[in-house]
Amino acid sequence: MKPYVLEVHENGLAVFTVNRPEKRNAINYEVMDGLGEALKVAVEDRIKALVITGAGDRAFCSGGDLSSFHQLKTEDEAFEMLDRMSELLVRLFFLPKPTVALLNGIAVGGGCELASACDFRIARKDVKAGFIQGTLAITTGWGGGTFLSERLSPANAMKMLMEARLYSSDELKEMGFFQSLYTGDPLESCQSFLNKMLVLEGDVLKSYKRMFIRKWTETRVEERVKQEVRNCAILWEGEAHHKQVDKFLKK
Ligand SMILES: CC[C@H](C(=O)O)C(=O)SCCNC(=O)CCNC(=O)[C@H](O)C(C)(C)COP(=O)(O)OP(=O)(O)OC[C@H]1O[C@@H](n2cnc3c(N)ncnc32)[C@H](O)[C@@H]1OP(=O)(O)O
Repeated sequence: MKPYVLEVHENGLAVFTVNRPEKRNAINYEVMDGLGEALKVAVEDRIKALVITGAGDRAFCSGGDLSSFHQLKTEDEAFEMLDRMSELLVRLFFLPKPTVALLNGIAVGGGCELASACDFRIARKDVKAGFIQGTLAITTGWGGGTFLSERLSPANAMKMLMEARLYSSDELKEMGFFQSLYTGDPLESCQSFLNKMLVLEGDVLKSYKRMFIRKWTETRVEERVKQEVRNCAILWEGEAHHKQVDKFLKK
């Protein structure tokens, strides 16, 4: 089974699905390669918006694949992986057209970082999400902390990062992390969320997105992400992190 699926719909919607439901859609290097391919397609004129989602109904994404990445021990080994994914998420963040994270299930850790790289987050009504990196004695390492600080108020962004816990969909909607909650078919719900935008000319949407891209360029988002990746890599090397990961893998 391919670890990701990319579909391009006639209405200009590109949908990238992390396809590892048996691992709660954990992200490994193959999924990273797929995201890179999706981003190349997403810049084509025929694409009006990019949707990121997960396979199945249990998880949107459970973050980095601990069974692959727990072998990374040193700061430099960690930095290489973290930097590779953060560069993909920076490309997603700066994509000059609307992007949507369609949360079909739980999002934890890097899964929340992936969701934060998108302009909008729409979630099934019962979905929980949380930046649980802190419970693994690390911080966000794919740029998600920086992206989050551009999505929420500073207080709510800091709260989500520092509490490192799961929140309910109602809490997440109230904090402004989720823009819309759905109960029916995920893609239909996503389509109806986007419909009001997609009837406009693509150039209008691009022009509005470029307004935000200008702000994020002026506030040096890319540089802040690099620093975030380095900070995470430093903590990654610590004994406390490796102990927590081993605990999960031995459960
Ligand atoms: C910079 C990003 C950063 C990094 O890259 O390290 C992170 O993303 S840190 C956060 C890493 N992610 C986690 O710590 C989440 C770990 N997973 C869970 O807490 C749970 O699986 C949960 C809440 C996502 C879902 O719980 P549920 O009870 O529904 O499922 P199971 O726990 O029974 O898991 C089913 C199956 O999937 C495997 N699995 C789940 N998450 C991961 C993961 N992140 N990496 C690797 N494998 C994962 C789990 O081991 C089970 O496999 P099985 O072979 O069936 O035992």
